[in-house]
Amino acid sequence: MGDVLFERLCIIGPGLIGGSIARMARARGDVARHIVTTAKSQASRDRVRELGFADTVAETLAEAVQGADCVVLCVPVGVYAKVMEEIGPHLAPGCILTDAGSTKSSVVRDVRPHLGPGVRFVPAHPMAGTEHSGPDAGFPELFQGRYCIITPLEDTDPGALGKVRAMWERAGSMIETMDPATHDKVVAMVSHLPHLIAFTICSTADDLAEETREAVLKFAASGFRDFTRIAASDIDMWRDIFLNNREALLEMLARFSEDAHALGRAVRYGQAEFIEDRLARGRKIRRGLIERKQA
Ligand SMILES: NC(=O)C1=CN([C@@H]2O[C@H](COP(=O)(O)OP(=O)(O)OC[C@H]3O[C@@H](n4cnc5c(N)ncnc54)[C@H](O)[C@@H]3O)[C@@H](O)[C@H]2O)C=CC1
Ligand SMILES: O=C(O)C(=O)Cc1ccc(O)cc1
Repeated sequence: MGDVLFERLCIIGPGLIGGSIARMARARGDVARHIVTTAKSQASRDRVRELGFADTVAETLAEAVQGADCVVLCVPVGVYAKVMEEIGPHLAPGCILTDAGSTKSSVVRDVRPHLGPGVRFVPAHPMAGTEHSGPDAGFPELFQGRYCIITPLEDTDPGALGKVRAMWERAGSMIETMDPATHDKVVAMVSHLPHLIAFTICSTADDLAEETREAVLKFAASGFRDFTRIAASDIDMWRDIFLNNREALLEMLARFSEDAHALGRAVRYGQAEFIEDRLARGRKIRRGLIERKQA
């Protein structure tokens, strides 16, 4: 076992991601000596106490971050500014502040103004998750074999970056670094647009007349079902992601809409070759994911 990375690791928001980090740290023993957390609702705090994946469940944000040498924000990206306003004054100089948020430009925008002297900020995003949320949803292996994207800033402290990197490596992740704007474009394509499409296809099906809707549910195994898994994801989290990655998401949506119309046009005019080319590209991408063990 390597050196223990943190004396007191504070996880703000012990849901799917925060709860998985805590469980992973617990299971390994070399990430933190003490794990402290806090959640917004009394019910969640009580549930975390029952589940027992943290050493301390604090009643308030200020109390949770007190004396922590690493704080990980695992809350919806829409509440970062509010949470930072509350914890900012209580972060100790030297403390590492990192996060798991799905957008990065908005996170930098909302966190930076609240950083006190000596607080070392390292924005990060584990590219791993499920459609489930809350304290019961997490598990220690969630990040194994998955990428974690870190988006260091010009002034990010190399020592802090190294520790955050080590935490994700111990969680079993592969690390990539990029700037926040590039991150936001990449995830708009691979994560945010697919979720937007999944939510939309479910609404479209739901808008159908009563009789047809019944048939959709009955015969869902024909393709629709795979969309419903991601469409079951948390509403607060995805509303916040869409609103906080607006430009990149709208750009990818525009490109997608154009391409979808082009395929529709090929269907209308019987352009078999165009259709075959699109289908072949889909198969190629799927094979690539399987080869990279990301399928
Ligand atoms: N769910 C997923 O698959 C992934 C989520 N993320 C990101 O990780 C973060 C957490 O997501 P999940 O763990 O899935 O969510 P979750 O819903 O399972 O947990 C969210 C946690 O945030 C707390 N919270 C919510 N509003 C709060 C507020 N106003 N003040 C204080 N605490 C508050 C809740 O008590 C809960 O513990 C989000 O930023 C999300 O975008 C990143 C990668 C994957
Ligand atoms: O469940 C799925 O398929 C996901 O896409 C999980 C996910 C959700 C949000 C992220 O920022 C990263 C990963």
